[in-house]
Amino acid sequence: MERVTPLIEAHGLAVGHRGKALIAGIELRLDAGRVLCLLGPNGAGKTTLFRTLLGLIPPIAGEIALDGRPLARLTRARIARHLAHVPQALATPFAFSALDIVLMGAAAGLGPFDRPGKAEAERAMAALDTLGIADLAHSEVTRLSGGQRQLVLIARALAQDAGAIVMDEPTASLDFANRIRVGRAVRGLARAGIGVILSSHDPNQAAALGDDALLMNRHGVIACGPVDETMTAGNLTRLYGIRVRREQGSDGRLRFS
Ligand SMILES: Nc1ncnc2c1ncn2[C@@H]1O[C@H](COP(=O)(O)OP(=O)(O)OP(=O)(O)O)[C@@H](O)[C@H]1O
Repeated sequence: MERVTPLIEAHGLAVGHRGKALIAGIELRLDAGRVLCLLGPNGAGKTTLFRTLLGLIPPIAGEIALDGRPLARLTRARIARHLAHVPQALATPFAFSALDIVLMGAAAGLGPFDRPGKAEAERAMAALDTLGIADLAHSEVTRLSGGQRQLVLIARALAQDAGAIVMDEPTASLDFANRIRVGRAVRGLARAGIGVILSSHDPNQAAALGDDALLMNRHGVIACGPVDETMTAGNLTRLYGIRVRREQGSDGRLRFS
């Protein structure tokens, strides 16, 4: 059988800061159209892992490949073609419009002296449209709600046209309705064939959104694989150090308490 090249693949990966491993032995694979949820307590190293996958900090050990190409040999511009990033929140004091922000994603593949043109503007508008916020294109982002800004950031990542998107706690600080909106947007990206890797502090959300889960704490990786197999009560109890119960509703949904 032909082996499909994963969007992201990591073997024997150790991540950390200043040469000191925070967590080692990470085996990770993200395929097109799948959502991989990273779960772990505060300080487990989720953001550190994301920064490593994005090539912002070097791995302490192990190999990372994006679309089969070793990350270490890719330039920033090449990495941006494979992997887009949605940060926790949009940090800009400037009165950019939503379209300006999304254009930054569409222009990520351009050279340093190229200016975004018609193709980039069309891609940016299409991304806003896909996220259902085309009507916000000319609104100043500083005036948008937290949920709207998060959707703008996801549109920016989409406009970058990368095969995979990394999202660091995309629903942190969002209210219930906006969490649902962002969750639907994530599943929509997966349906469109994009691979998404996101971190969450809510196992219920991870089970609802994820196809796969990676459970990690300061002691190491507890499990990685399909949600149903990895998100067991026992594994979550080990992960968080408190007793966790798992129930499966008649709709098949997993719920944790
Ligand atoms: N630039 C840095 N230099 C040194 N240590 C750092 C740096 N950034 C983070 N750390 C440390 O690495 C550890 C893991 O942090 P990280 O932000 O990756 O965890 P996290 O799982 O994303 O946490 P949270 O769920 O709270 O966001 C923490 O102890 C943190 O203090």
